[in-house]
Amino acid sequence: MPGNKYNGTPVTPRTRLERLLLNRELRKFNRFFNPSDELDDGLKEAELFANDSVLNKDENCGPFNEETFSEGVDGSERLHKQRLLVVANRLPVSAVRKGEDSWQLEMSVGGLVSALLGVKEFDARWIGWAGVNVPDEIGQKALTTALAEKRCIPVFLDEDIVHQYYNGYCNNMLWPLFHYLGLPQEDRLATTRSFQSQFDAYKKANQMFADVVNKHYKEGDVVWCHDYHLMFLPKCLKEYNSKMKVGWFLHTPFPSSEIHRMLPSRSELLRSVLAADLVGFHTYDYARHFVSACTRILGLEGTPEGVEDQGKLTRVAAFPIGIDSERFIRALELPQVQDHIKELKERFAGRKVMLGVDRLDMIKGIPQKILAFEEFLEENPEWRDKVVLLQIAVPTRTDVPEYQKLTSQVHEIVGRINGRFGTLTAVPIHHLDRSLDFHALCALYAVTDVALVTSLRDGMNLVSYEFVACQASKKGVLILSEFAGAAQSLGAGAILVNPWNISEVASSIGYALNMPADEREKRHNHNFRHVTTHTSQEWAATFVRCSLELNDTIVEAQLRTRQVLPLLPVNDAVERYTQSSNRLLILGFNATLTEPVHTLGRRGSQIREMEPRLHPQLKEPLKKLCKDQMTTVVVLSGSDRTILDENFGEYNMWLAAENGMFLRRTTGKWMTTMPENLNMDWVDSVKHVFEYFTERTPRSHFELRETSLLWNYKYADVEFGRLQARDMLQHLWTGPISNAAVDVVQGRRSVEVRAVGVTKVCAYQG
Ligand SMILES: O=P(O)(O)OC[C@H]1O[C@H](O[C@H]2O[C@H](CO)[C@@H](O)[C@H](O)[C@H]2O)[C@H](O)[C@@H](O)[C@@H]1O
Ligand SMILES: O=c1ccn([C@@H]2O[C@H](COP(=O)(O)OP(=O)(O)O)[C@@H](O)[C@H]2O)c(=O)[nH]1
Repeated sequence: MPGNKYNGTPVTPRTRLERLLLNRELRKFNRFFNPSDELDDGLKEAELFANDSVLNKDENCGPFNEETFSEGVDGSERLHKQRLLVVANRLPVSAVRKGEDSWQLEMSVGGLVSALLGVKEFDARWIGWAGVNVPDEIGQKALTTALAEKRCIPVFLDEDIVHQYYNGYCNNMLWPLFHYLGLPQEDRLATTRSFQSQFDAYKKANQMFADVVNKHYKEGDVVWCHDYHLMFLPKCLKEYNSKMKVGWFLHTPFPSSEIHRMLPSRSELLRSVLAADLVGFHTYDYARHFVSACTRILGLEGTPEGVEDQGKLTRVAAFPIGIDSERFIRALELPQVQDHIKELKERFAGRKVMLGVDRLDMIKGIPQKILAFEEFLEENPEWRDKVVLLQIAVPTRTDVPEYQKLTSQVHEIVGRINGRFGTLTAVPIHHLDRSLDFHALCALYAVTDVALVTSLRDGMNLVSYEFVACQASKKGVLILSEFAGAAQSLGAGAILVNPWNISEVASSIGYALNMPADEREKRHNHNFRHVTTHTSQEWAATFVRCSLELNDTIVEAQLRTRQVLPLLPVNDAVERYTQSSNRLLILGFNATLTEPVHTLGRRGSQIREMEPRLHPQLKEPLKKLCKDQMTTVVVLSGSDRTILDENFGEYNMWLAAENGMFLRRTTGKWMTTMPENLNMDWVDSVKHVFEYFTERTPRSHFELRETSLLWNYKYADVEFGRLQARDMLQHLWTGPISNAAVDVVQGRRSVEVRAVGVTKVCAYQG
């Protein structure tokens, strides 16, 4: 059974460090949050803290909320609501087996779950893994029934798949890579070796999700796939039904294409995601990285709307997530939360409270945070007994070795610092290896003076939003990593820090603790406004509405205005071809009969290798065509005579080089159709410009033809190539060709300068 988290119960056994920290104050603190702890000396206190992580009808929140998920007596409630299938690796509940056919469901709260809790606008069902291995049929049936009441549908993954797909490919490979941590340090080779079997398991698991979705799908449903666990899902779903409306949203960062290209499965993953109609990210930067990976790795066209592949447009946009802020604000009024608050205030009277709430994950920068706090204490001895750092570190993915290592590392650092700065009555850091229930968490947020979020990378980070939502009265300060997605939205109110710079974080702690009330208020108000207006409801509604609005007519119209050539109506063409006894076939060469361009291809940068070459698979069919007495084949190309000679010399056909300025039957000699007075005085100066840009644009080249010059950057970095092309055009217009009789044609990945009248249109007309 894979490591679990956020389920309200301690997951790891008591550690050496915790034993060391058993001074009086810590005991009290632990007891506060962990009523069932063996250290507890009375039940009374425990009773104060009803644990809402076990599903409870009275807890009016999330998927379990009557309004959102229950059918209603006659189902009428939901008649007008859009059906939505949310598909995520993890269900919002984890299941704990209580008997052969009985299950207890516990809320599995993570960022994704929290965000979707408040989504009430849709008739939603959630499809995912219940976090438990259920090998037997009785158990599976009983769990399916129990989950159905919560409008959840399970995908049963066996232990081996979970190990390879979830622990392996998802959490040991994609997760660190997407967060710029590279592949796991110690066993890079082993990781690389196990890649293929893990990737196979990943695809298999995604197919299993697709099977379940397909079983429950009804026409008109929107299927919303979540996260890096399910990058293969959009493709599987579209293979089932190309009309299915499929959205995919990534909760983590999408890294720079330079990172993504390290993945052996880089292209397959991108192509699978592109099968979706709409692809969403938390921030514009992540969306931009994704589009750029598609252009650089797949050689596709990035547009302001998304990514285009042969006339099919996948929309790509930023949809920053939010929280159900009202739920937090309302919770603060509850008597049990007020009691928590009161008790916490008493416990930490006379000390400023600093708070960290994170899964115990490498990306959260917990060691960096604690070291910064140590430096602050070191440099500010007057604060040592006046401030306390409460760090909630929720165990997560405990089966993955990197996470186990991190746990011991953090314990060691905390132990050292508490040993160094602790007194008989107080320790500076309270570190809890467990999750808190919702009410305890709200109380903690409310009493905090300074929240410290030091993620090394984080898709968004909802903890920072939740803290702000609970601070209406205290107006505490948020110190926030500039590498969290939240920095883009809460940056103006928070103190932004680089978590790798421990001294900067330490001095920010000092700044935050000493901040005057009016500055705190201003900063808080800014963030509070954002958090209360950009909610999870709005996030989900916008994404789903956007998926619904994507209709093919609009996309087609947009593509037409961008002059995307329509695809050949193959059936019609074949029919006419077979009916006719005298056929003329005029074929283009470049991008028609040539091998596809692999932007990151291995073709090297030798000019010779950049020359267009007939696709090997087309050689035989072309030969057959040319032998057919009833068919005349012409290759009409911008390329020069030598290139056409090299590629088509052996076929029986017509060649038209340089846009038709030269013509020959392959059995005969070249003739020219070139106008006599064609002015070519401009060539030298244009050549000079082309040379300049070729030298400065790696893997670009130019072709010097008799009637034109072509600068080609199809093998270069597309974005850089485009920038260079723009620059080049400016150069040309203001310089060498400003008065010349030339046409300048900007191609998809080229710039061509040719004498006026040298066009394929003229060739056709001639
Ligand atoms: O399901 P787990 O493996 O236990 O992990 C919990 C979740 O972690 C990640 O959360 C992300 O989503 C948050 C909401 O969008 C975002 O604020 C945060 O920055 C991300 O780290 C993961 O992406 C989820 O799929 C997991 O369920
Ligand atoms: O003891 C805890 C600690 C955290 N959380 C919740 O876990 C989520 C963490 O989300 P975040 O986006 O900050 O990071 P993630 O863990 O998803 O990477 C937040 O909604 C927290 O309220 C919780 O319910 N109990």
